[in-house]
Order: sequence, then C-alpha cells, then structure tokens
Amino acid sequence: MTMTAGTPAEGMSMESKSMQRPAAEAAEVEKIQIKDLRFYYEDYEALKGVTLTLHDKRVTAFIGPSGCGKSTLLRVLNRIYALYPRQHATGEVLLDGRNLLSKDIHVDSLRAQVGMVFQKPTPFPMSIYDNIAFGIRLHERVPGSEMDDRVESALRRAALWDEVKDKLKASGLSLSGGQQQRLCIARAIAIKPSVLLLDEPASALDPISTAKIEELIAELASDFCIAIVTHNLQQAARCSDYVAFMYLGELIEFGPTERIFSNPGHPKTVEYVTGRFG
Ligand SMILES: Nc1ncnc2c1ncn2[C@@H]1O[C@H](COP(=O)(O)OP(=O)(O)OP(=O)(O)O)[C@@H](O)[C@H]1O
Repeated sequence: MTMTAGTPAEGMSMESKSMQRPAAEAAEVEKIQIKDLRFYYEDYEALKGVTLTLHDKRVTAFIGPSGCGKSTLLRVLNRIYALYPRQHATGEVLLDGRNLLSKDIHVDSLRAQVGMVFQKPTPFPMSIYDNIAFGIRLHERVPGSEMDDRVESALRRAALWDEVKDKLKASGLSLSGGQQQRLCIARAIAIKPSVLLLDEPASALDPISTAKIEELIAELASDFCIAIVTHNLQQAARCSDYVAFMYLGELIEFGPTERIFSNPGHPKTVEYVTGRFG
C-alpha cells in the first residue's frame, strides 16, 4: 500500500491534545534548552548533537524506534548517568538558564526540580503515606501536621486520593499496577518539581489504567514542563503538545504534535508516523 506524506498511521486518532489546546492559546515559555547535546556510553555516542527546547506547561513526547536514544535523553535531564563513571555528556542543558550538566548544580537540588517516573512502577516497600512523605523528607524539613496536607495534596493531584484515603497505612506494593504508577507520580510531584520526566509510564498497564495515566498527564500539564517517552503513537497524539522524533541518536524532527502527525517534514518521520518503518 502506498502512503503519502501526511497520512497518519492507521487507526491514529487525530484528536490530539494540541488540536484541543492550540499553542497560540498562551505564550510559550522556554523551560529547558538543550544545545548540541552528545552522550557517550564509554566510547559509544548515543546522542549525536541534539538541540531542542522544552516549554513550560507543555507536554513533549519523544518518539522513535527502539534504541534511538529517547530514554538516554531523559536520563540526561536529571543526570542519572552521573552514577556511572564511564558515561558522560557534552553540550548544554539549560534549566531556567542554568546548565544542569555542570557540577555546580548539586544532584539533590536538580532532583528536587526534575522528577522522574519509570516504565515499571517502583513504589518503595513502605506504606502509601510514607511513599510520599519519604521523598518530601529527603528534600525538606516539614512539620508533621503540614506533612499530612502535603501527602493528601500530592495524592489528590495524582488522582489517587479517593482510592487510597482509607488505607494510607497499607503497603504501596498492595496497590494495582496502575495505582502504583499514580503513586509514583504522586511521589514525584510531592517534592514540587517544575519538570516531570515520564519514561513509558503506561506501557506496563492495562487500557483502563493507561487512559487514567493519560488523563492525569493532560491534567498535570497545567503545572509542569513534561517530557514523555512513548512507543505508542496514539498516546503521543493524545497527550502531547510537541513531538520530538529521534532516529539513531539524532533528533530528526521536532514540532507541534498536530503538524508532526498530519504533515511531517522529514522522510524518516513520514515513514515512522505512517507505520512503514522497517
Ligand atoms: N548502559 C548502556 N551501555 C551501553 N549502551 C547503552 C546503554 N544503554 C543504552 N545503550 C545504547 O544507547 C542507545 C540508545 O538507547 P536508549 O535506551 O536511549 O534508546 P531508546 O530509544 O530509549 O530505546 P527503547 O525504545 O528500546 O527503550 C542504544 O543503541 C543502546 O543500545
């Protein structure tokens, strides 16, 4: 079957978030500027000079075939790689104008500003309440009375409160997979970061839990700069304002979600979003 540029992947819903919420609605505020970012696993160059800007209160979806560097890029944004001596990055990643690759920015203060949620839900083996309180205590001194409010507000924000308010002392591990993932999102937002990184947050979940996570992402976009890695093109179309398409460590194309899916500019993007990629 011949498909032309601009043909969305079969079954692709073009009800993208960007279509519902035109970018012109509000001024775009630059939150993270990535400039000529290169990343190395020992000698292997996994990111080859990536340059792009992430906007505040917008969702940017990173898409591309397996191994193209999507997760590597997220790992750079909260400097997880610094735990590994043979991995390093060059270039600049400016968060509110400060280069977060620089050792001048302490990793603890960076993690307070940039929260991350992984593909597999990773609650701590402790109560639902303590899952949230533990993270807050790592970053702040909060009196007990205030802690209750902080825990409640994070759980409400993550759309989990109604399901757990009567069992806050139960183990976080007793929750369903979808609830565990929302607990992890609550834990991340409880420390009041400004950036939220989501690495395939729904890929291990059933369709109903996935829909809840997508609704939550749309909700959270009013407060955070969100970067999400996803293999699911429909999900990228539904959840994001911008799409970054990567291939073999390079950023091939970046733009508003609606444009990338309806009128991609690069032949590789066309192949990918039309499902012809081989
Ligand atoms: N710890 C590592 N050591 C060496 N190479 C690695 C390591 N992690 C990833 N890579 C390589 O870096 C490249 C980018 O990997 P990355 O995990 O960022 O891709 P991805 O786009 O997120 O893939 P996927 O969609 O499969 O998760 C790949 O070629 C991968 O093999």
